[in-house]
Amino acid sequence: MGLVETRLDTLLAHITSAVSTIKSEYAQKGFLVPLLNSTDIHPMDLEDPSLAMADSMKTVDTACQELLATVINPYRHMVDKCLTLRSIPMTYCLPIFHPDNPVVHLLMKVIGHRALCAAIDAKIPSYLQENVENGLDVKTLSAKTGIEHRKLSRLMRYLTTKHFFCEGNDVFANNRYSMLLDVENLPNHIAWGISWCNEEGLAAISKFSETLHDPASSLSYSPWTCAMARAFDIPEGEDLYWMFAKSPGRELVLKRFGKGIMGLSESVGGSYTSAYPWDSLGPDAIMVDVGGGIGQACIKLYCRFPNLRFIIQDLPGIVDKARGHWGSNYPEAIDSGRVSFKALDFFKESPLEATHIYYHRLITHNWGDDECVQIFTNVRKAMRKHSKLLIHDFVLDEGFMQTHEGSSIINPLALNKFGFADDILMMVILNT
Ligand SMILES: C[S@@+](CC[C@H](N)C(=O)[O-])C[C@H]1O[C@@H](n2cnc3c(N)ncnc32)[C@H](O)[C@@H]1O
Repeated sequence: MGLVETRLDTLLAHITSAVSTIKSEYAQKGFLVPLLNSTDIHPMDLEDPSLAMADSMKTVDTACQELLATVINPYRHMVDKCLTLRSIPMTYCLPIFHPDNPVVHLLMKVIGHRALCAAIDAKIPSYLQENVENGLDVKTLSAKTGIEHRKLSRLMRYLTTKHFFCEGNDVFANNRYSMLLDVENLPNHIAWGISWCNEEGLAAISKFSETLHDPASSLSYSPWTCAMARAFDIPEGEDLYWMFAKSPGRELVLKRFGKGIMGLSESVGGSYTSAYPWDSLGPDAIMVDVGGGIGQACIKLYCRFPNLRFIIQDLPGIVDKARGHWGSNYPEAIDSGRVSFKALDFFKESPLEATHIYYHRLITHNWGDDECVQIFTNVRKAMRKHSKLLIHDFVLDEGFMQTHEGSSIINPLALNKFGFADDILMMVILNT
């Protein structure tokens, strides 16, 4: 048997084994794997996956991608990759609910991405939720959205072929994926993340090639020479937030970015509730969520581990938002003292001293090495012997393994493809 044949067998074995793990994880909890056209949020969608489940989802994704790339006619595959929205879920370590499964990997799939955004902008998933059982005929949907019905029908059919929405005779209904894009009613913000990627993200990446070649930017790691700065004429000395804060007519961008980042951050959260022995920390263990945003990462830990207390530290305005968010959704956490908030500029000062855990989720991925050293130097000053530093971020090295012949191949059991996409995204929007 040739090398490729052996590799195909290996990939198939990985897929078979991973799917079997996924089926048994559902079965153990008394469930079947949900149907695509289901519009119920499955109880397991809301949970952090177990490590086995997370690894298996990632394996199916990565191994399927390699399988497709190997067996499909390369011309067809390239067209598909470049022009269409792929329906293969991106499952690195995520609950299926975090709807980046079919979504985050769409960044470069221009037609599909734009088509999906057109549907989100028109609030189609929200309208379809109004008649979740039977869906809506295209003329009714047209009246609600203001999109001409034949164009709308073509848009919806296309998205149906990509497994967003279901269709029968020009009647469209939500499915397991599209219902998660209901921006009107769902707290999850992934739809905003998609829109941000589609609008600002896509505009920025369209300048990527230019920045790599233009002598004014090719050797530079300054944020003001990145593709995002070029696309939006961000003046030197200003940062990404300039686009939101000072540029006229950018309120929508601010909303998209703010909510979108939350949706994307949450989606990479993965199985962190089981990846660390949180309950072994003992009673009243204190965790500082450094750069914790609104404290999203703490929410699941708060609900699951009564032994933990949390201090959310971030820039002053963000910490105020965090306090407001917890005050509205988990007031008892504040009243009982299990959650508190304190402003911090992690470049200029240390987080609170002597706590048990210093947790950093998605804090390092958008800074260069020097800035990361500065952040952790400040954390180190606060740490005591019993303190632990936890970094929850993308690790790229594990995605490859050495063959016996000494070459490097993708390890479908460990590749975090979103990490590699994020690496490029950071270069495009920040030049880090
Ligand atoms: C990608 S977000 C991650 C948020 C959160 N850890 C999560 O996973 O949901 C990065 C966070 O770093 C915070 N941040 C940026 N610069 C900071 C600084 N100088 N001091 C403290 N926090 C900062 C941002 O406000 C933002 O909340």
